[in-house]
Amino acid sequence: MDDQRPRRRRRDQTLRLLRQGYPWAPELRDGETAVPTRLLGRPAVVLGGVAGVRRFYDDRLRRRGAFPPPVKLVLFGPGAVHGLDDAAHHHRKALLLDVLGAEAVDRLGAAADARWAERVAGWAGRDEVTVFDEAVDLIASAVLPWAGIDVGPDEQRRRGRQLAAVVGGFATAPPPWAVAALARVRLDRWATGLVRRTRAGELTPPPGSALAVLAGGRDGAGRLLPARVAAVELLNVVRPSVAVAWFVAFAALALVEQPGWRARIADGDAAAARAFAHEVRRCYPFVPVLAARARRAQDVLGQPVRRGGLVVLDVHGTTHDPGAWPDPDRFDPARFLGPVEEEALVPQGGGDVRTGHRCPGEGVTLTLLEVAVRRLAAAPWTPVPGQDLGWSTARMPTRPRSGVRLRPGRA
Ligand code: HEM
Repeated sequence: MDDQRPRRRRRDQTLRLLRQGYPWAPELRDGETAVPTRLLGRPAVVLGGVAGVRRFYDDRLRRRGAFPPPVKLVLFGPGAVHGLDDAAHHHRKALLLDVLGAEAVDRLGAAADARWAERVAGWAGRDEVTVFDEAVDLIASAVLPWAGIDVGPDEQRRRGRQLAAVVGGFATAPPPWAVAALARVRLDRWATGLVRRTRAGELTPPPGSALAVLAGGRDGAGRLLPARVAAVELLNVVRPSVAVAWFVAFAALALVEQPGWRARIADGDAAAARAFAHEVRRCYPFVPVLAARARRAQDVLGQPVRRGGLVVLDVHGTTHDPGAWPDPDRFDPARFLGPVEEEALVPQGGGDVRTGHRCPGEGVTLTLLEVAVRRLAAAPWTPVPGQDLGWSTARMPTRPRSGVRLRPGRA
């Protein structure tokens, strides 16, 4: 390590994180498990690797007050499960897990598969298609009815694009940030209306659907959740489902770059399709870091942290940790044809999904991604020449700039 590094680490890193994006935490850690630094003007510790993941998901840390306002208010929404702790968290999380059981995930996968089949058939008469845009519209058209939200195709498209605007703009500078914030306001109003109308008996979503379960959702004391909070959680199911379009765009890029895997998946190799989906989630960046706060003063893997001090998990660095993932920047689905270091596979968080904050949507994500990969691999297309397939490591979340443009009809 160079002599200047400890001094550089001690400087406030907020601007560097915003400017550098995904490489920030791995560069700061330089392979170490726990490093002290400063963020948002205060001391912080950045953790990574399997030991870092274990410590981050330990009960000595809490989530209340951990997220900066753009994340809390624009992405997750006020009062969301992401910022709850202890009994309040367990209770809310159980509601969400009720909606996301294996049978429900299979139903969503089947609906998305049928939409891809129709969509790909419709490409025949078109000069070109952009995979990212197709995926946003398609996922919205599958996920909204599945969630019990009965609206026509135009509204599905409009809501899908609003949901995508929130995901794409929440962590940026204006103007995308303003577009995201405005979309958030509109979505909150809409979803709160859906919850209120369900409670009033004007809407009758299917039992077990997200709208039915969350509109009837109660807190630990048996009180109905405020309509706005139930609406926030409804959006916390449909918004990240639309966010899978970011991974679908990367999957299309990987299919362009890996014709061997494309052929294998097109031939019906189910294990290859699953492994490909896993590797897309591991290899391509989405969530850069996660944040928590110390419940009381404590030692975090050798670093002293004050009560309320910030502890950050380097998600991107952990999914690219050479100890767990040899040649980590290489896209290689074959890693997932054998056993992997599960604890280092944290694109959607780590620890226990029921008791901790791990994402309850991993089944939905993998299923939506796998369905898309299978349909895209089997469809006849060539990439449009000359497009910009690069992506920025500073933009969060990022994706191929062109959205991946394909010319249908030629294999
Ligand atoms: C692009 C795909 C997705 C990514 C990258 C992603 C990533 C994450 C991450 C990193 C967390 C935080 C884990 C933590 O705080 O420890 C999280 C939490 C969460 N995700 Fe996802 N997710 C995705 C898709 C989904 C889907 C499809 C759903 C629902 C259908 C979903 C619902 C949630 C919820 C409700 C939480 C909060 C859990 C809690 O605080 O206990 N996510 N996600």
